[in-house]
Amino acid sequence: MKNNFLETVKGKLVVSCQALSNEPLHSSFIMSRMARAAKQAGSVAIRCNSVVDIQAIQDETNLPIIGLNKVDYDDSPVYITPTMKEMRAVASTGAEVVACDVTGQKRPHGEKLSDIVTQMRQEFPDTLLMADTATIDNVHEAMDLGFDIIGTTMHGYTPDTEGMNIADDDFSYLKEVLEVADRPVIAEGKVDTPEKARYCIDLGCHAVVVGGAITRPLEIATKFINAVNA
Ligand SMILES: CC(=O)N[C@H](C=O)[C@@H](O)[C@H](O)[C@H](O)COP(=O)(O)O
Repeated sequence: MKNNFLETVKGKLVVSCQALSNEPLHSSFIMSRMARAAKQAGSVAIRCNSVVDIQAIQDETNLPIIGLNKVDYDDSPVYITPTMKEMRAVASTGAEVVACDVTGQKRPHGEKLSDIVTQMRQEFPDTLLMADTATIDNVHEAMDLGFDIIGTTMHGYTPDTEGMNIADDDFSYLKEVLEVADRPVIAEGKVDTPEKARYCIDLGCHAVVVGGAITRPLEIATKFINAVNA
């Protein structure tokens, strides 16, 4: 079966519909309705977390999926699809893309990312792999390991990059990623206005993922409240 994901999302916006157990909208049903709204607006794919949410969103929208599974382990800071177990579970849903952390940090149980990629290629040869990276070193590692898509997802969320924002200095980090990457780059993380999303595409990103600014009402409301209360 040919995976047309990259053709489908070229130059487009992908909406991320995620709510963890500590968030007000935590519910596969609600995420499926968020995804329905995103589809109605024209989103060509959905990024989402957990097997149950992926399945609910597939049933509701039939859109291609970037799937992940966030799990916290005691022995590692890596939480986006950290082990082979979660990779396999996400790929088994039929998600067109499986995204996982590529930040160079130690994975749970000492699992090696290179082994995970090898295993995934054997078990799910049609599934694309997206690297959720934070730094240029991570981008190089992802390319060396053969990831299909480079994401900027973790930029600003690792000890090395804490406090950084993709939009800093006229998107200088993203521009650097685009310079070094020899495969599709998806801009993701803190792209919080339509203008920024459009700029990511204009700079040469293959696609752009927007989450919180569309699907996290607590985050959106807080911005308004803070502005009014300031
Ligand atoms: C760092 C991390 O765990 N990012 C997660 C990855 O899937 C999601 O929580 C984000 O919502 C997603 O990356 C989209 O980003 P933003 O919501 O900023 O548009």
